[in-house]
Amino acid sequence: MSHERTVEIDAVSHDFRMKGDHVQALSNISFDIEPGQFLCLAGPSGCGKTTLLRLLAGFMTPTEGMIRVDGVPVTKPAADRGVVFQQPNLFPWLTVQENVELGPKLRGVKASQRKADAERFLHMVGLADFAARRPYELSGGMQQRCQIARVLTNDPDIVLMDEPFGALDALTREHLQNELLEIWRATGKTIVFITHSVDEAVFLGSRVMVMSPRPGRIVLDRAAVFSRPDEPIAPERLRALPEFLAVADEVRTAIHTAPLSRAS
Ligand SMILES: Nc1ncnc2c1ncn2[C@@H]1O[C@H](COP(=O)(O)OP(=O)(O)OP(=O)(O)O)[C@@H](O)[C@H]1O
Repeated sequence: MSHERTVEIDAVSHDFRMKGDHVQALSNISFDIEPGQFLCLAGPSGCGKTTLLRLLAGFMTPTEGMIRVDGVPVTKPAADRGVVFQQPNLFPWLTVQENVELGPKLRGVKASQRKADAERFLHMVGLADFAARRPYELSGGMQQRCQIARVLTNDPDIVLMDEPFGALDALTREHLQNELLEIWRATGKTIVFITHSVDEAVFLGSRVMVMSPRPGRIVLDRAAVFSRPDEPIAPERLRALPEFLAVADEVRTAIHTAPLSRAS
């Protein structure tokens, strides 16, 4: 079961410095993420979404400001934060089951326990019958499901997802969106999800944020009341609701009218 971890993003700015050049990717971002929130982050290409996710993961530290999880500064990756990348990056020589068990195995979890955990999450993502297959025998959507199972088997409190469905066809993408909502409802994990799709952000998020063009700042931050765990609505119905379309329109407008910074 997840611990209740609050994430604080406190006055975070981030610059990339290269030989004689410098790119300001994020500018003075502050917000908190409550435990169990499904936060979708949208914004134009290059606005710093991935940079923010990498900072949350602890792959790098901000140039200014600080990120804390339950008051503890994030300075490196840790097991309480799992990352799902756009490309599944599974180990091709391992079976699906072995890929999913790898994290717990490296952490010294007992074989019987990690087998049971892997089976539970493979079942949750609909891959129970494919445990003995190798990644190349799976479709792109199945590989992405496997990556999600692998991350969940590590039992992170916070799941960071960088456009995980961006490379998938529309039908597979919708299937996985529905599955991810089910998983979120079943596990109560905190999810931070990057997407270019307004529909996806509003459909999945319990909160939707829009970032401005570089350097990224938050230009919209609103609750999206649709993915409520207590009252699931059929996806087709939800997407046709006038309220859904109005929020999608608000998000789209924020993306298209976000001011360009003079500093960029
Ligand atoms: N390692 C790096 N070195 C130098 N500049 C970088 C690096 N990573 C990102 N940047 C720059 O920082 C800015 C933000 O990049 P980032 O990948 O965070 O944007 P993004 O919003 O995720 O974009 P996209 O939606 O296209 O994936 C961009 O201008 C990018 O060129």
